[in-house]
Amino acid sequence: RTNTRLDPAVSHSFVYRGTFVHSTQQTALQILKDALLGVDAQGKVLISFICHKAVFFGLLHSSEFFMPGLVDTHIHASQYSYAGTALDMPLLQWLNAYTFPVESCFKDLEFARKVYTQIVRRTLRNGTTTACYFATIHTEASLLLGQIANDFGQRALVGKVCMDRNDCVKHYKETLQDSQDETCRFIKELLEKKYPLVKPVVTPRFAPSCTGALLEQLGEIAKNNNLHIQSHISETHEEVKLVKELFPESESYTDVYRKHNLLTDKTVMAHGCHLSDEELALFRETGASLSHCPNSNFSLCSGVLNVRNVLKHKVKLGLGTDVAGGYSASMLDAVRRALDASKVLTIQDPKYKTLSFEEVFRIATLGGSQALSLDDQTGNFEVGKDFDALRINVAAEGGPIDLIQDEEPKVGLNWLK
Ligand SMILES: O=c1[nH]c(=O)c2nc[nH]c2[nH]1
Ligand SMILES: [Zn+2]
Repeated sequence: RTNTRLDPAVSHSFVYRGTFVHSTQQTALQILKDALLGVDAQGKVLISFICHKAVFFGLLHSSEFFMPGLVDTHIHASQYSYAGTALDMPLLQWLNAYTFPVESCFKDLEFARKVYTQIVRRTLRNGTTTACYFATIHTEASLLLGQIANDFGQRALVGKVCMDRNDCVKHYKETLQDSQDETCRFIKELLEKKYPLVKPVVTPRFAPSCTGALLEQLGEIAKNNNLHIQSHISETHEEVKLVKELFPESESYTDVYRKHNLLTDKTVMAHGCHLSDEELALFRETGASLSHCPNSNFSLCSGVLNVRNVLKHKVKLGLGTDVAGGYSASMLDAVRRALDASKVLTIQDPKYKTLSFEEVFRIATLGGSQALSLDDQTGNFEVGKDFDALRINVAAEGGPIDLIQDEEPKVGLNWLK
């Protein structure tokens, strides 16, 4: 940035010069060196920059680059208080022992304020400029999460959790009527706030927590209001078996959601570790997407998603931290775990083509924006999108990287040039 004093009453345009790193549909990782990028007064990217008012130049240092903000396509804001603990059980037991008791505490708005402020602040510090959040069943606390994300300037989809089935923690569930009424109230009140970056998402927790009647109502609500939908699918074998028992008339787990109009091109489903090829084809047909949450999948010993197979089926795919099944609220961690998960598959079958870090970078940015159907606004630096960017300084004082830059790159490291 220049030191020029800007008149806060006037909207300004900017031109940045330096290195830009992003993904496109054609190229997993594109590095644009010594490039110019224009941003108009509304914060939109304008490469072919024409300036009508004053223009201010932002010159990046050679140790700096811009990359798109990270997109966390699946995170439970309400589970942040116990992240990094309580990972000693499989999913269904873990929900009953830890998750439901903690989530029931969000009836207390002051507790909610504390945890939600921390998670929004933390994810932003970790570079997550877009997050798709699960809150809890409590409408007021869920609205508060939306307000906090708005106040901090984070792009967010916020979901009031819906569940009218819970045999183990009986005080943490809603009646069918309440779930429906409170979902409508949540949507109405959040939309009325007119937050520019925060929108509601219809959130059935997952099929085992919902009756068919509730799933049907939620499908209707999403359709009538053209809203996003999020849930979980096929995370563990035990869960898949339970869904078969609870919904015997459905052909598959995916079919349960499809039957209730919950698979649309604005749907994102977490996990999908154990989906069949037929189910992936249903995702592709409906335009629904998956959120790959490798930290959670390892931490709860749930399964390993075959990302190559998902991509082969042309299903939209993003990355998620899935706090607190995942112990880290960092998308950089999710990137590393996604690479580990891919390597596990290669260890099991040496013919399996391991994902490259470039491919995972794309899934964490552009892929996430596509999975959330927000790729008209964010995900990369294409003209017309918001300039939603992270300014990375690899030589930052006290940072985690030691630069060794006094000699030419060694043989085999030509990509460093
Ligand atoms: O990882 C998960 N976290 C949850 O909170 C949850 N609820 C249903 N299924 C779930 N999976
Ligand atoms: Zn989850």
